[in-house]
Amino acid sequence: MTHDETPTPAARRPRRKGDVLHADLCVIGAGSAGLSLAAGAVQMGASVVLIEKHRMGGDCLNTGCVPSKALLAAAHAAEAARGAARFGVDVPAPVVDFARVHAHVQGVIATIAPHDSVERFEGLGCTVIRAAARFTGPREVAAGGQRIRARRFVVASGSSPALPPVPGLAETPHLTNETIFELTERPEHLLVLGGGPIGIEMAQAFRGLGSAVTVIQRDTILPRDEPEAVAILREILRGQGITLIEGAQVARIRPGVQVELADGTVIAGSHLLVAAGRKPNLDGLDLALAGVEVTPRGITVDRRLRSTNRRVFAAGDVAGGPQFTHVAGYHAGVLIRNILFGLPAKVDYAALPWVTYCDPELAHVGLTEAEARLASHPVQVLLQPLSGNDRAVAERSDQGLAKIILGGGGRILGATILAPRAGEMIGLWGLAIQSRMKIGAVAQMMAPYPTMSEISKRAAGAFYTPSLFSARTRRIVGWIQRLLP
Ligand SMILES: Cc1cc2nc3c(=O)[nH]c(=O)nc-3n(C[C@H](O)[C@H](O)[C@H](O)COP(=O)(O)OP(=O)(O)OC[C@H]3O[C@@H](n4cnc5c(N)ncnc54)[C@H](O)[C@@H]3O)c2cc1C
Ligand SMILES: NC(=O)c1ccc[n+]([C@@H]2O[C@H](COP(=O)([O-])OP(=O)(O)OC[C@H]3O[C@@H](n4cnc5c(N)ncnc54)[C@H](O)[C@@H]3O)[C@@H](O)[C@H]2O)c1
Repeated sequence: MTHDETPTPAARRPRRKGDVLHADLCVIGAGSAGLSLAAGAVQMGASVVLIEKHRMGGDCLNTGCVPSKALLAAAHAAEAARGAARFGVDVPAPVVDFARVHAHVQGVIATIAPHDSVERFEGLGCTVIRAAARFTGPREVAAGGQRIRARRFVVASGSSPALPPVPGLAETPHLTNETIFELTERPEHLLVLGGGPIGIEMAQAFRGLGSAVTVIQRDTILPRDEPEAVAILREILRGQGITLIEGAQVARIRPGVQVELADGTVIAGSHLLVAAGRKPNLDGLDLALAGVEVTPRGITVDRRLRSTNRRVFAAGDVAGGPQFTHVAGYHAGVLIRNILFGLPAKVDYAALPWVTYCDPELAHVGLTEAEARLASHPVQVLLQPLSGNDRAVAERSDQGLAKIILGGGGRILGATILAPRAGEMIGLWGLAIQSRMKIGAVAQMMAPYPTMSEISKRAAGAFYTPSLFSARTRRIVGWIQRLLP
């Protein structure tokens, strides 16, 4: 993740009094949330101590967003070569050199790493401590032999892969997002336990790179997304040769990487990836000593991200809400207003976007249809298939859709787009929701032709189709035409 930067000629540094370091702000964890907050706070004049026990950059840089998107890029390149014949272009079957793919992924991490480095944050004016932090009381943290007292503390300690309570799993060698990007040899047959965003992205990545892949999912894949979009994506994934087992009850994991289902079916593979959800990183922080309450989801916070100790806040995955890097960055902004300026800023997820970066991408913002109905909104749904989009047809990538959720009076509540690079198109709908726009604004927008983003305008236009092409409109146009000279 990159962080905005202005030169800081005279940053206020934490001061040492005796054996205690005093600062305005102490941030625990140098991942997406902690780094965004520390960079912003120090450049706005706060003295900041930043504590990281493992790798600067946290999950996103080292074991999450960055390596997963780099791996997907390699897989998409191989898939593009395989699919070139549909344009009349014959290329030999791609040969995947997995060791070089691994080097590419690590190279991408290394390119971005300086942005998140100790040197950069010390240069900005933070005091960076490389050690595990723990609370020793309501107003003090200890790390690496240092005692730190700060006006405010922010816990941004992230999350880790959760191991579901499946017999035999803990004893069987398995991969998680913390180890899968270290593979230098391609798995022959990857079994993926969990069909959420990690499971589906990794399934497509490894399938594209030539592995056999089986996804074993408890309910339906990507259960948080719109079912119409998931239905199309499901067929695309199957068409690429990925085996999807949904509604699976895993009974046990047997040695030799075998997954046994409750109905007795045994699925054998060469490697097992566990992508079955996350648990908050709370161990060792001694939060109880600070009077900070937690649940299995994370630190208990109010909408200002304040914990049960008014001086201690939480940000990012550990705050128990949505777990995305852009949410971590958003939390940093909310905390800057609360902590630096004393403003009562609150989180609002009404325009929260997320994207699953398979090909085609599945992008969503705001409410799903089910969520809108649950919230008792008067719901209207607009559906537009990608097959009606000229650019998608020209590129032979026309499997997808736009689904728009409207409330009363055409107010935009949510949007889903399944299309190549849909993640680049969803921002329009996020802005519309945030600005409380009505559907007419998008319908009237001029969209360049031929772009896939025209699907948004077409979907919005569908709102007016029934009244625009009605018998009433035809009658009115008839009268006007008779009256006109
Ligand atoms: C495979 C994968 C792919 C993902 N892809 C995307 C994506 O495409 N887009 C997206 O938006 N999100 C994605 N995510 C989610 C995203 O990575 C997380 O939401 C984000 O990294 C959370 O940031 P964070 O700062 O809360 O935690 P982290 O990045 O995990 O950082 C927490 C840091 O705190 C440190 N720490 C923990 N305890 C202590 C302690 N006691 N003392 C000192 N330091 C401590 C940890 O070492 C760590 O460095 C992905 C996640 C995974 C696993
Ligand atoms: N593109 C992105 O933005 C992106 C990509 C990857 C991860 N992430 C973030 O990381 C988080 C974690 O991702 P995830 O995919 O691990 O978690 P998840 O909770 O979203 O999905 C895990 C899935 O595993 C299933 N599962 C759990 N136990 C199981 C079992 N015993 N057998 C079969 N299935 C089981 C669950 O039903 C669930 O649907 C996401 O929620 C997301 O916030 C984001």
